[in-house]
Amino acid sequence: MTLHLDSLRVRRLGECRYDSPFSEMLSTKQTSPHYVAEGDRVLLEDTVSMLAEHSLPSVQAPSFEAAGPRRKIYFDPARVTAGIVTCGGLCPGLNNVIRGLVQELAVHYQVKRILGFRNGLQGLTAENRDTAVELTPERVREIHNVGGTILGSSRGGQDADEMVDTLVMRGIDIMFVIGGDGGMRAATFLSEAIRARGLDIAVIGVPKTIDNDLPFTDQSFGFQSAFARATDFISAVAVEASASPNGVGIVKLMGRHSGFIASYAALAANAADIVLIPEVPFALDGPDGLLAHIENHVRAKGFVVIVVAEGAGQDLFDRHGLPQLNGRGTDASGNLKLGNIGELLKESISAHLTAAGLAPTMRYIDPSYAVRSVAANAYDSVYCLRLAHAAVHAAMAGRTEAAVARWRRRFVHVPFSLMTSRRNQVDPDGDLWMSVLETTCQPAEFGWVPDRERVPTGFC
Ligand SMILES: Nc1ncnc2c1ncn2[C@@H]1O[C@H](COP(=O)(O)OP(=O)(O)OP(=O)(O)O)[C@@H](O)[C@H]1O
Ligand SMILES: O=P(O)(O)OC[C@H]1O[C@](O)(CO)[C@@H](O)[C@@H]1O
Ligand SMILES: [Mg+2]
Repeated sequence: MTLHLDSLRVRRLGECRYDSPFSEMLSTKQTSPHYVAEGDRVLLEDTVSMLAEHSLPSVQAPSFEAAGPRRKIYFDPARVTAGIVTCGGLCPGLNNVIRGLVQELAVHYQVKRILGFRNGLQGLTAENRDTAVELTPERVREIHNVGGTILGSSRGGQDADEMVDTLVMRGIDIMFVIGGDGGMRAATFLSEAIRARGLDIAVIGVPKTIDNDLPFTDQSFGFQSAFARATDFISAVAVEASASPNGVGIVKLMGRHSGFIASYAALAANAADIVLIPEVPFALDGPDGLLAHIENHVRAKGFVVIVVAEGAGQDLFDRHGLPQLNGRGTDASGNLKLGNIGELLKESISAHLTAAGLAPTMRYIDPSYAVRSVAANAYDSVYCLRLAHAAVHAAMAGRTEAAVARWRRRFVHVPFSLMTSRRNQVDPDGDLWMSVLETTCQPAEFGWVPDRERVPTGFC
């Protein structure tokens, strides 16, 4: 996926004429390893070979606009009303982002009115637009200590024009959308309707999801807190399985299409013998299949610990006509409903080991929402606060149709068109998966899988 400089540029509402409250502080700042000066940019690529592929001078190489305060801003802060909405699945840090946005807007930019729309994008419909709540530094003072989102969240489609009507009726000049891939698509949808009506409303996204399935960001906020919590369940099941004859410990973790939580939690717990993720198909049967490997492992070690992402092995349901343990169809946002791979593994492994004369002791944990409902840990708390600051600076400077993200440790602006262009997935040929294979000592593939779809490599 070759990207060009123009596809990384961010739309601006217009010329910045107002002095920023940061103008004096910024007046002497130069680019350094720890700061990107206004007007400088952050390279997309970070290896000599990747950069050389463009055979372009660095100023023409694809690069992101750096995030951060500007000397001049587009909006007059005294006349700005800002809106905030959180959408999609819960994620540690949502309240931290809300708190950071409110504090930066109210304290540093002296923005007088900030509205929180309730329960995701449905809070922008005609039916719910009057349920928006006023947000102040006092109201959000302590919310970062609790998981979830004080605004509520939801899934499900909304009419773009109806949402824009709400923004107009509530006098919103800047809209912050905190959401995942769906939320970023919704923000794009909203921006297109705003642009079609020639309105001067900035839309800035803060990418969110525990799955870490968003591209062009090092990691999505909340991901570290989520996989840290998931680690506890892997350790618990390892204790149980290792203390039982022919113990089989299985933990099913969230991760609809991307196996980052399973991979990182398994590496952190350092107790898994097998990790299964959506990106690497596997066969159950056959001499090199998963079941044969588990049998050999139990015979040799006495127990086995398996970490499986909920989106792994979905082809098994389709390919082998296996029962759809919790059916198909989609959720309200159009996300595919998954077959329950945890239950399928539990039943298949139990039957196989019993037939092999190894009466198993099964220990199965599906922590599901326990992983994403925790408060943000210290790392994510800082990350969320800094993303919020970047989002406010971007919006006040009239940037729109872009998300804030951290790319190779620098905070940058990523156009929605890129943020929604692809899914971030574990690259089976990448160094993260190599670490998983080195840690578990599992084979690179379990059995022969027909037409294995390779995860698109290139930019996440
Ligand atoms: N293609 C789209 N166009 C417009 N709106 C969308 C689109 N996809 C999703 N949305 C809306 O965005 C909101 C959030 O989407 P979704 O429920 O998929 O969660 P998400 O933002 O992807 O977060 P997560 O992946 O963490 O659950 C929903 O209200 C949904 O209707
Ligand atoms: O919140 P719901 O609708 O139960 O969806 C759960 C999904 O949301 C996520 O937490 C984030 O997309 C996924 O990991 C999980 O599959
Ligand atoms: Mg999503």
